[in-house]
Amino acid sequence: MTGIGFELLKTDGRARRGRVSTAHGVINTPAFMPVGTAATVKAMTTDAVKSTGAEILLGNTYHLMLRPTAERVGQLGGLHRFMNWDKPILTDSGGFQVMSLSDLRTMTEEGVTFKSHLDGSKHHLTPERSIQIQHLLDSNITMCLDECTPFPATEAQAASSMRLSMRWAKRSKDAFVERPGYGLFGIVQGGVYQDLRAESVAALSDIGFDGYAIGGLAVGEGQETMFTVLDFTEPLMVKDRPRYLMGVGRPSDLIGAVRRGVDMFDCVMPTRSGRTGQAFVRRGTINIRNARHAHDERPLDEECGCPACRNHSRAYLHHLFKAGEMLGPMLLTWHNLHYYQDLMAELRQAIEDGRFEEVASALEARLNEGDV
Ligand SMILES: Cc1ccc(CCc2c3nc[nH]c3cc3c(=O)[nH]c(N)nc23)cc1
Ligand SMILES: [Zn+2]
Repeated sequence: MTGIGFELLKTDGRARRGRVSTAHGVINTPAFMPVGTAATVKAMTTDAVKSTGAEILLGNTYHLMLRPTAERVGQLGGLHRFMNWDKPILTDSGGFQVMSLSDLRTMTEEGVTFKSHLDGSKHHLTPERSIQIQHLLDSNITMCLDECTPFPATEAQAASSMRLSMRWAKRSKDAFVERPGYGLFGIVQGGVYQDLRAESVAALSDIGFDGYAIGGLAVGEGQETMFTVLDFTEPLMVKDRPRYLMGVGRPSDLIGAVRRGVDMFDCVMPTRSGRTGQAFVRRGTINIRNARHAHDERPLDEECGCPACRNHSRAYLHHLFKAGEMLGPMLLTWHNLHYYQDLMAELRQAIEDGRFEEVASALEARLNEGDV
C-alpha cells in the first residue's frame, strides 16, 4: 500500500461509510478525531482516549515546533512513542495556528514568519519546513501548509489567498517523503465562492493527494453558510479518497456534514468546552455549573456508558466544578469525547443499514428537545 488506503464500503444518499488504512492502523469513517495539539488530549490519558473509541488523534506542527521542537520529538522516536499512542496520528501544518495564536507574523510567497506566543522567538514556517516537521513527528496523515482564508473575505481576497495555498500545496507535495501507510492531504480553500472552491478542488486533484480536506470553514461563517459551501464543493471531489472537514464541529454540524459526504472531522469543542463545564448530551447541552444541577442525582446522559455517567450524578459533577477540583474537567472531557464517538458509531451503523436519513433526523430532533 503506497500512501494510505481508502475503501468506500457503503453509501446512503451522499453519506459515506468508509475505512482509511495507515501504518498504525485503520480508521472507520465517518470518524471524529480528538484534538491533541501539544502531544496530549488535554485532561485525558491515551488509555482514556482509546476507551472512548477514538481511532486517530490530532497533533500540531505549530505547537510542537516551538516546544519541545520537532527535532527533539524525532530524536525520541516520533509522536507515537513520545505520547504513547500507537494508533494513527494526523497533524495540522501549522499555518492556521500561526494566524490565530502568534503575533507579529508576516506572510510572503516563501512562507510565514512569526514570533512564538511562548517566548517571542522568531520562526519561519514554509511548506518545506512544515512537511519536514510532520515527518519528524512521524505523522501518518500530513497536511499541506495553507492559508486559512479569513471570514469574511471579498472574492478577490479569497482568490489570491486560495491561489497562494495551491502553490504551497504543490511545494508541500514535492517535499513530502512517500512511505507506505503514510499520506499527504491537500486542503481546499476558496472562501464562500463557488467558482473559487471549484478552482481549488481542480488544482488539488491535478497535483494528486491521498485525501482532501475542506479548509476555510468553521471560521465564524455559521452552519447554514458552511452547509451551502459543502453543497457545491463536495460533489466536485473525487469519491475514492477521504474528505476531512477541518474544525467541525458541534453534534448538529457533524450530522449535517456526514449527510453531505464528509468522512473525517476534528473540533476542539468537546475537549475545550468540557473543561469549562459544558457537556454535550443526546438532548442538547448541559452547563454543569448551573445551580439547577446542584441536587440532581441523574447522570449527565442516561444512555451514555462513560465513567462520568456510569459512576456519578450531575450533583457530584456540579460540586467538582464549584470546588475547582481537577476531576471535574477530566470527567466532562471524557464524557464529551465518549459521546462524540458514540454519535459517529451510530451514524456509521445507520449508513451500513441504509437508514441514514431516518436515524440522522431522529438524532437532530432530539438535540433540539431542550430542558436537558
Ligand atoms: C491539532 C489540530 C487543531 C486544529 C486543526 C484544524 C485547524 C483548522 C481549522 N479549524 C477550524 N477551521 C479551520 C480551518 C483550517 C484550514 O483552513 N486549514 C488548516 N490547516 N487548519 C484549519 C487541526 C489539528
Ligand atoms: Zn457520559
